[in-house]
Amino acid sequence: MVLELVLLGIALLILYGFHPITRWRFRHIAGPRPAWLVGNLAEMLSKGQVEAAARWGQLYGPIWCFWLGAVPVVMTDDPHIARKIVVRPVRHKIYSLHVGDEERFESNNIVFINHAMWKETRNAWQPFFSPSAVLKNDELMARSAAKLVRHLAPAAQQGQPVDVWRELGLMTMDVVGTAAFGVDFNTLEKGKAAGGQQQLGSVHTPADRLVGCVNDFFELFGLGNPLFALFFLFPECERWVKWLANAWPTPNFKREIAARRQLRIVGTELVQQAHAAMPATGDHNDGGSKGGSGGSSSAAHNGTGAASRQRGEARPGSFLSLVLPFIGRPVGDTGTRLDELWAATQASGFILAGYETTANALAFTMYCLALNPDKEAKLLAELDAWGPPNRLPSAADMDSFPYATACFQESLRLYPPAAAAVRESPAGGMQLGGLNVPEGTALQVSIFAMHRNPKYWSNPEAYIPERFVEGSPEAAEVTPGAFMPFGDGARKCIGYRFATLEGVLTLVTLYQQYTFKLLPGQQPLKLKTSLTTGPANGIKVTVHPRRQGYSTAEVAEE
Ligand code: HEM
Repeated sequence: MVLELVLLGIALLILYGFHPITRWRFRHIAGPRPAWLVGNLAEMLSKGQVEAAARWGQLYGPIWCFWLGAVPVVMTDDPHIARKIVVRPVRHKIYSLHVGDEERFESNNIVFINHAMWKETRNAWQPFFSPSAVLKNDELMARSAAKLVRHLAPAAQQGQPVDVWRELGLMTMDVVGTAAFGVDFNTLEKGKAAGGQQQLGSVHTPADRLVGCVNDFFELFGLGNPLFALFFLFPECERWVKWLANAWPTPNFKREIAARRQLRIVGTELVQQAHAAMPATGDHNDGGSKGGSGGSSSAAHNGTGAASRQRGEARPGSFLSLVLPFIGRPVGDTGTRLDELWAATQASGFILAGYETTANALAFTMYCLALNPDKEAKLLAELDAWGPPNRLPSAADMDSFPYATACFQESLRLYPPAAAAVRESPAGGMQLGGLNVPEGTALQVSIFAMHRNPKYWSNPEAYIPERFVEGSPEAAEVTPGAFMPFGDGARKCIGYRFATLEGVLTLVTLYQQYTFKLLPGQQPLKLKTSLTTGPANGIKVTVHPRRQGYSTAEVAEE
């Protein structure tokens, strides 16, 4: 009897692994042949997620279906189909192994929210990201870049190689952490000490502790638990998979849980402090809503900052100061209200969304410039024509940097740090490219494949910033809608202006002082995709001062 049961179990598992019913429903959509049980996971893991998507685009495009285990994903690299996907549905499916407070903390994150709370949350983010409010962060950004110039000085003097991706990560963390919480992060000053698990629970500033857990989060995301793959292999058993993962956590998952818990605890502490110190009038909104001048000197750096910090208030103009007034507001007619945990998730979410994405984008730009000395020379000429090397750029100077902006955009094309935009097909399903896609299907736009498709880009593998220089012959050839590094539609990246401003001001500040040469052996660049797509082994360069004397590094010391 036992033998029969075992044999029956094996037979059922074998049958299940072919997913006959689901595969039948998607048989009309072309795509790579799925293997038993694991679908196309093996190819994605061996070739790399973005590389596999680009290959499938070439073979089966413009729309195809691949299988994450038992889960069908309909993907496209076509700008028209992509627009239909990103503009209409706002939902996407999220898998999470977390339970309890950590789960609630995570599910409140704007990137993951699907329900009624998304709209209210997006409204709360909006004031900080209006065109005029974003510009007010220019001084924070340029000063952080100048700190990076100073940080790189010893390596430049001694000819020591550096991993510029890591260094840029310290800088972008400085920017987003400070902008989000209104607390000085000073990650560049603290350098390596900032990262890693040793920070957790020890006596450090809240910012140090946040940096420690964000680093752990990025290191462990996706690797934290091999059980994660079970979500895709057995999607019907979501509850059991969660239970298993938490009952027997792997060492990495334990670290990930600890990192997330710290993120929640420290984030909530900072929010509670700031909320308690918030004046009843709610005039914290001033920093964002006054906006408009478009000049430099952000409120986040004015004299009132130090005083308000001592009182535990959120610094005027910081993201947190604009989000706090939303606490207590009702969420539609759901009966729930936004609370302090929600606010803590948003401020931490700001760091998670804006830290690695921007660091990757900048590191990729420097990689591309190092490989293209003629483009680098054009960039240097633009900077030298603009002003003396000790001048810090501000938002008001952005019009003087069309080529620097184009260099940043062209690397976003070749190496988009967020390689896909993700949605779910709405109730009743939808028609895509003439095909019927059933309700609830995971939809993805492969930004990476679209950006490298020869149908839309001539010489797609080449780094040609001129494609983004207005009025150039190369720009005339660009297919409208084929460039979407920040996604599109209602859920388009809210931080795209912030990231572009930071990217350009950083490039200007760095290349005023230095050029960078790649250490050998880094071509072709190996990519790694988890939460974002970045260089798998960092980007190793030597740093070469362009001149003696003047330096924005001195500005950073002021
Ligand atoms: C170069 C840097 C960045 C890139 C390439 C990038 C890219 C993206 C992409 C592709 C999406 C998904 C859009 C979609 O599904 O249509 C996204 C969403 C988002 N990004 Fe960014 N991002 C960057 C920087 C930032 C920064 C600096 C912030 C904020 C500080 C930010 C905040 C967000 C948020 C909050 C969302 C979710 C929006 C929502 O679901 O409503 N991003 N980003």
